[in-house]
Amino acid sequence: MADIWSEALDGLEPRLDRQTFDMWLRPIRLARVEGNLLQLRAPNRFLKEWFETHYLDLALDELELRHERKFEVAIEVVEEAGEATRGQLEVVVDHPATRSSEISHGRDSGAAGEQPSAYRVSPRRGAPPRGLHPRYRFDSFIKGASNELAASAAMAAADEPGTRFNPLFIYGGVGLGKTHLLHGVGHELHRKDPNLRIVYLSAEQFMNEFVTAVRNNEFDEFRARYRRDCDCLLIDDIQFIAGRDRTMDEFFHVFNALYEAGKQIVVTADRVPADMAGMEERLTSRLNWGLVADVQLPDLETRIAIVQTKAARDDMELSPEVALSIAELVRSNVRELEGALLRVTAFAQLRGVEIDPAFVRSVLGKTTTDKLPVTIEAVQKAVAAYFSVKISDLKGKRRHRGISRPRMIAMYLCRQLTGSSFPEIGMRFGGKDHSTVINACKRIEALAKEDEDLHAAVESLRGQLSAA
Ligand SMILES: Nc1ncnc2c1ncn2[C@@H]1O[C@H](COP(=O)(O)OP(=O)(O)OP(=O)(O)O)[C@@H](O)[C@H]1O
Repeated sequence: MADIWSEALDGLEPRLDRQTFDMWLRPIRLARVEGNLLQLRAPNRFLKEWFETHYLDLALDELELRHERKFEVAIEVVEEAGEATRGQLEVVVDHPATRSSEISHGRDSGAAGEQPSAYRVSPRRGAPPRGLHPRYRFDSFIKGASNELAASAAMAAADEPGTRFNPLFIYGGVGLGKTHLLHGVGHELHRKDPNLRIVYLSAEQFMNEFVTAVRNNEFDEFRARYRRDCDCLLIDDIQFIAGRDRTMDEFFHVFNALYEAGKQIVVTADRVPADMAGMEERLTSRLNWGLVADVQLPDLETRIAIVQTKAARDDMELSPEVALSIAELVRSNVRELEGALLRVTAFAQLRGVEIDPAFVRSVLGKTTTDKLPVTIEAVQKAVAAYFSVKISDLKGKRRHRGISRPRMIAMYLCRQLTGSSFPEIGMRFGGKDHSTVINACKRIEALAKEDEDLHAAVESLRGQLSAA
């Protein structure tokens, strides 16, 4: 039987403009047919969602027209590299209600067929910046050792935009305050100069807008919005565009235009530029031009201060012992900490009881999944013992292989197990540069594929440290 999907595509091709067809329909492939169910493959999640939102109806009509029966379609995401990412198939049935609910839950929160419209006009002078969370301001951000550099740099960038820290690149794990700081920059800039045109959006929204501009021939408007009518660009989760060539290319030009005009750029990500697989080198190098600052897991003191501040904001009274017990139990990130505080206070209200440390433990004890994190010291100790070298050698500069290998392994395991950043690891290994740590990690990853002994040593150490 001829490929039922290719036939449908042939029918659709003349009905759409070439660019649209090539971009959104051609990459969708048939995996198999089971009765009335077509199992299709999309090369990435975005394309899948875009296709479902904008062209699935058309495709189903075409299929029905050709075969005089209704079809259902299931689309799985198979990344370009060829590996299935999301595991399970997500079935989309031919039912308008199902599709419209998918639209509203998807990235595209605007009307069907449209992109989020809030951003699709250039910012106006004097108008408050769009999309900023009213609470994410500098004065509600608690500084501590874990975020000091990032917070200070964000404040400095808001103080003297486009000068010292441009671009400012803030990175770190989930729920550690990157977005909060990013919005803080926007609020502060607007407070100081309401005429500044501040654009905040996620990298995902940037891509969505860009593809809409491509699709609707609205390049001029798009370019004006980001290159001409923007005094400060705040972009969240830049790692999202890695591997998306055309969006990266467009972002590159936006970056250059703003940078050359001395406009402030602040970017957040979940990792350092060098770690973003698929990110173009010319972009990673530019993202490194200004300051790269990390946010880390907050220490106990900072967590206590965060709990107390959030409680005070919501007019709740918490004794220091209660704040301490919440902060001790929740170590993973600030979002969890906020959730824990909410849970404790909600339970207390429901039961009509006073909150004390025992109550906190009874509420959070069962729900918290935190394990004690592995520390850099623990990794260094374990690696030194395993290879019979001194910890001072791991931190030193000797290049003898009997020492440099264990050192690289230790750095690699620190990165894998402690959640520490490259600069932090470098610092704790005798003040080495973060690029040394990155190279060590890459080297160990590569060596572990070829060298069985090394692989076994790494895994044994990993097991030992994770079980501790
Ligand atoms: N130092 C801090 N002081 C006060 N609140 C904080 C701090 N760090 C994080 N938060 C709060 O924790 C929550 C999560 O922070 P945010 O959304 O900025 O995290 P993120 O690092 O951007 O995470 P993700 O990568 O998951 O988006 C927010 O409510 C934020 O206000």
